[in-house]
Formats: sequence, C-alpha cells, structure tokens
Amino acid sequence: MTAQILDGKATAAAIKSELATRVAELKSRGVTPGLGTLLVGDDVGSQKYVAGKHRDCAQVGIASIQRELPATATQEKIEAVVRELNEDPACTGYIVQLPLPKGIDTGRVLELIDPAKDADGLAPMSLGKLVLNQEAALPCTPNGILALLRRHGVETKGAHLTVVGRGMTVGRSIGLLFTRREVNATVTLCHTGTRDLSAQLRQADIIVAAAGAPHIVRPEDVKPGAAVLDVGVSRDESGKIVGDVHPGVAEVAGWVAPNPGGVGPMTRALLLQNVVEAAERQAGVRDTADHAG
Ligand SMILES: Nc1nc2c(c(=O)[nH]1)N[C@@H](CN(C=O)c1ccc(C(=O)N[C@@H](CCC(=O)O)C(=O)O)cc1)CN2
Repeated sequence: MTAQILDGKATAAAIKSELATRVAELKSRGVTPGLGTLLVGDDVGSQKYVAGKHRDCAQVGIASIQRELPATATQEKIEAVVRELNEDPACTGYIVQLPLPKGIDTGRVLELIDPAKDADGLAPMSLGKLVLNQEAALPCTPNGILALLRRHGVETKGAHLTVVGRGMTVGRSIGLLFTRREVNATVTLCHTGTRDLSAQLRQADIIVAAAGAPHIVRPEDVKPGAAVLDVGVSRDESGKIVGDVHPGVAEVAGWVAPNPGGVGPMTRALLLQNVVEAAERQAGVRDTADHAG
C-alpha cells in the first residue's frame, strides 16, 4: 500500500481563499481584522513561523501587527507588551509565539491575554471553554488536524485516535476537541511514561505524532490503512526537518500528512480562521453556535 497524501498546503490555500471572502465582507462593514504576534528571542524556527503567519495575513487581507522582544526581555516587559496588544484597537486577535525563553512564566503571560483577542485558543479562558463545549477560539494545530481529515473525507466518528506527545500546543488539548460529539473519536494520549507505545499505536485508526522524537512512529507500529499525521519537528545538521514518523510508514498507512507540507500550513490557516471569527464576533455577524472544522 502507498498512502494517499493529506495535503496541508493545498487545503490551507482553499481555507485562506474562503477566509479572504469573509475578510472582504467584514471590511465592507468597516471592520478590518488585525493579527498581532509577540515574538520573544531569536529562535530561527519561531521567526520563520511568525513570518509565515504574516505572509498569510497579507494574502487574505488581514492587517499585521508585529511586536518583537530580545531573549533577555523580563517577565514584566513581556507582560507590558501583552497589555498593549489588549488595548490596541487595530489588533482584533493576537498570539504569543511559543516557546518563551527559559525563566519566563508562560502561564502568567497567557493568563493576561484578553479572551476576546486570543487567536491561538491557548489562553486559560479559551481552554476552559473548550472543556465546557462553549464557543471560543480553538487551538490551531488540533483544529487544523481536524479540518485536514474532514476535507479529505477521513472519518473521525468511532475512530480510535492515538496521540504521541503531551505538549501544550497539541497533545494537551486535542483530546478535548476530538471527543466532542460532532467528532466522536476515542482518544489515547501517549507520552514518555507510556509503557508500550507500539501497542497503543497499533490499535489506532488515526495517529498524531507530536513528540519531537525523530521517527518514533515506525512502519511496524501502524495498522494498515490508518491515517498518520506528523507534527514533530526536529532538525538534522543541515537544518532540514526530521519528523516523528518514519518514511516507511507511507507503505502501510492509508493516509499520511507529510512534514513539512501537512499540519504546519493548516496550523497557520486555522489561526487566521480564529482571527476572522473573533472579528466577526466583535462585529456582531457571527452565530455563536458555530463550531469547529
Ligand atoms: N503561539 C503558538 N506557538 C506555537 C504554536 C502555536 O500553535 N501557537 N505551534 C508551534 C509552531 N507553529 C505555530 O506557531 C507552526 C509550526 C509549523 C508551521 C509551518 O508552517 N511549518 C511548515 C514548515 C516550515 C519550515 O520549513 O520550517 C510546514 O510544516 O510545511 C507553522 C506554524 C509551536 N509554537
């Protein structure tokens, strides 16, 4: 078997084109959505991701507000910029790029984000609303994974999803999204304390690998026909991405999301969707019963 591709680049392009129409509609009502980003430090990967987010904004007509601080910035300085973004009327939604430098209390920073402007779905109020099944920004990577599966016709209802990695941006929240009634998957979350990872992977219809451990998902761990999404990012000596999924998995799986070109572009597209939806809520043109995907 050679797996079909879950094409994140093409799917993200389709979502961005739909969002461009919604942005034009908002602008016709006098509302211009604006994405703010706060980047602290000089991590090359983070710089690349933030630059990509602003390129996407330009494509769909969203205004960009870019704030940067050096790696030596204090907790107080970071919090001051977050407060400024809360107050800035041109910024209708924003993110604090993660990870923050060592020594910074990330939880305290995220707590300060105005919930109405949380474009990442990672602030405590948004995550609480996800638990309560209330309308709020959804975490971009889990929601991007869901949209990628849906737009390729991969069934989630009744499927067994096994997630590898308990990080903040994927593992911690994906189970909350995928166990919603309208998604209806059964979710297993694996991490470094999991005793038999292979056994957990072999039962999965859908695997999301987000551990940052090169090739931790091997062909022999995958049920034939399963959908396998690679979110892990490690780099080799030349700076090339090495994912969590061994290339041989494509011979066993039914669907594979490549890395790069799979979940990454979807994360960015769903970020823009959150920004547009927040602006629509602020403009009073969004049905608050609308949900994911
Ligand atoms: N505030 C946040 N910080 C981080 C998040 C997040 O959702 N919110 N997730 C990750 C990084 N991330 C988003 O910021 C992200 C990762 C990957 C991509 C992407 O487009 N990747 C490309 C490859 C780019 C490359 O060559 O390096 C791809 O997969 O094709 C975008 C965003 C951690 N931080």
